[in-house]
Amino acid sequence: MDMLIVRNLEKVYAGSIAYRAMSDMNLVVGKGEFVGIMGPSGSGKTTLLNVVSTIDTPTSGEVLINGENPHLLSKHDLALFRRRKLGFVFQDFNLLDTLTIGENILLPLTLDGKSVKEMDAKLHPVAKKLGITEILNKRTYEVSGGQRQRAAIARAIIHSPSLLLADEPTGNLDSKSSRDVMEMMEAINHTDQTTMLLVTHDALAASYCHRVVFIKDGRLYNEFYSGNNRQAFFQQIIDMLSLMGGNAHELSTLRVH
Ligand SMILES: Nc1ncnc2c1ncn2[C@@H]1O[C@H](COP(=O)(O)OP(=O)(O)OP(=O)(O)O)[C@@H](O)[C@H]1O
Repeated sequence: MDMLIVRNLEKVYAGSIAYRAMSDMNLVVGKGEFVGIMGPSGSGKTTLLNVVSTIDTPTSGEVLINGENPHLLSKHDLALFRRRKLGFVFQDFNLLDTLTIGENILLPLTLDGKSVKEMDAKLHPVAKKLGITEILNKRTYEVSGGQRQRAAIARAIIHSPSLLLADEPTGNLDSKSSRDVMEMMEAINHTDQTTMLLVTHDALAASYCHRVVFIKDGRLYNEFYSGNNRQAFFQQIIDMLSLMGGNAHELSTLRVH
């Protein structure tokens, strides 16, 4: 079954000079698939993620998530769709400092008016899965970056979303924490069959995906499927990135395996 279908997507940013950031984009992601999106800076990765996640609207083309086009929903229904069907993980964690880690994780359920009993029943298994049971009562500034990102992932999956969208989740982490976070995402994908879309510059992070799609100048450029050797997949990704060209900023984020 297809969880995400992107069909002939085009995005033109209006302005004094209109800019076509994405054209003729087609992508199908199966249920339970874990797909990475890579490409040079400015190639349109965030544009694609923002249109899929309904943060932005397409100029033309359509997005279907579990058979439904969220861009056709009313404002109210779209807010519910985002809250119930999508999970978001960002580079800078986006946790609220005034809440504890546990309260942050429960936020989607709190907003959805779930009972305390139901929330408690969900919090502990998800915290255990991410190895953060001990820090549930701490504040965000009392825990490490890796723990913050694991809390953000817990928050993104607590309502069992149809699609988990992650934008540079390892961008602010050291290599050990990045590895931990990616191993957890891989485990969640495997055990819960959560469909995941990951935008990243980090070849190590991308090597945890089943498939990596490369985009350039707002168009699909190539894609690779992972075999059963992550080291070889990592090398294949590095080779493709150097073939596509990048700047010093991107190369500095390539991690040594
Ligand atoms: N709101 C906007 N208005 C005008 N142009 C934009 C806007 N957002 C992005 N762009 C342009 O669209 C292109 C694609 O941007 P996008 O952020 O999708 O790239 P990216 O691949 O995510 O880049 P990076 O890896 O640097 O984050 C860039 O040339 C960018 O300058």
